[in-house]
Amino acid sequence: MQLEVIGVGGAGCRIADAIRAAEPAGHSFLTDVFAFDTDESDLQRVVVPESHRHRYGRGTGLEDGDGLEGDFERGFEIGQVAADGLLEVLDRGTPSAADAFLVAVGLGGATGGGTAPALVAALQRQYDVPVYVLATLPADREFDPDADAAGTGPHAGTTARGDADAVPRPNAATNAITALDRLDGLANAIVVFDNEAWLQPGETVVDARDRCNRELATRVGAVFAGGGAGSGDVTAQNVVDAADINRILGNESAIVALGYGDQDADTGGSRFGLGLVSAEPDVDTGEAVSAIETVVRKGIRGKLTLECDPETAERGLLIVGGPPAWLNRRAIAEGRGTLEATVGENGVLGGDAPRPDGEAVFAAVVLADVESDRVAKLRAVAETAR
Ligand SMILES: Nc1nc2c(ncn2[C@@H]2O[C@H](COP(=O)(O)OP(=O)(O)OP(=O)(O)O)[C@@H](O)[C@H]2O)c(=O)[nH]1
Repeated sequence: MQLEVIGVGGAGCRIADAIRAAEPAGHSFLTDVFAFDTDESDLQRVVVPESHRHRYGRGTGLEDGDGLEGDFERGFEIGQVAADGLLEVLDRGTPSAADAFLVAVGLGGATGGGTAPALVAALQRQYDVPVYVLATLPADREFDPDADAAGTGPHAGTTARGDADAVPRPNAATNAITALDRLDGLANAIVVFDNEAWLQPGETVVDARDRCNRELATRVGAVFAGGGAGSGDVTAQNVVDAADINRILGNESAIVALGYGDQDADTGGSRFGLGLVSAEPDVDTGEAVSAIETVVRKGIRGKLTLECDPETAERGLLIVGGPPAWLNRRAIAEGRGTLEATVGENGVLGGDAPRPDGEAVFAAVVLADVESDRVAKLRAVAETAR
């Protein structure tokens, strides 16, 4: 499928960059990638080409160098004023070619989370394709001085590298929950990445963000590049298309977690003695079956972008990809059976994604409409703060 990614705010723009960088060679799935921010200096650090970067918020009392200081309502108002103008910026690309939009934001601040509701609503009015949101949740150590056991939380004064970006965000939980509530009913679905679960003890978001963004981008690429638009002669037996993804993600602002597992695949270079790469490496069936079992298990039971019990998901999608000779049909069907046993038979779709140049077998898993203790915890923190 063809996806248009719009990053908004600091996190959103960095994540958009990472998704662009992770686009698999020969499997383009991105129409355009845009980066929007109220902060010019952040925007200048983005890699997205200048034509696709845009600073907004001028004329709303936000002068050069001003920040929103975590004021969500201010960000929300600026978003409402700016949304139509942001849609005009999208016309620099080919938004009509997109099968869906993905608005990427980090929740916890004022810009991305504040702007997303108005931007998503404007996209929904203007285009007849799904608008998904990709949202990070803030880590406890950003708003709770006692949260990081290793004692390098923002209030401890020992944030790694002393980076100015690693400032405490006391409103982060409230801002994140307010943003989620305002996106409810607007976004087709909200794919969530919980920073709390992906930070190591003692790390700040600034320390961890490049790693986290790469991990997230790999998952987004594996799901949305799916099996379609491949290069060469190898096409998927079971292509996951835009309609399949929409069926799984739904239209009701469901919370979505992504899972992923991969394992190196010996693509035959050395196996054939002279270092010649064979077009059809001789893969042992047992090895291929075992690799697929392993990656499917990791995809469902391993670390998810949002910790949750996979059994709570209403719908699920499994894409198994890798070098074609490794894509054992029976093992892929069994993998799908495993997901069906977890999520329930009716809500599961599956497909394969041959990657002739790939060096790993992978499974990408979508768990849609999950119940999340993490969101409930942030909600409780937000309610206490009100
Ligand atoms: N995964 C990830 N999370 C990030 C990154 N940068 C920031 N965050 C998270 O996103 C939240 C919001 O940060 P930003 O995106 O910088 O904030 P903003 O939307 O630009 O809003 P303001 O800075 O308040 O104007 C933070 O509280 C972090 O939890 C990033 O690069 N990757």
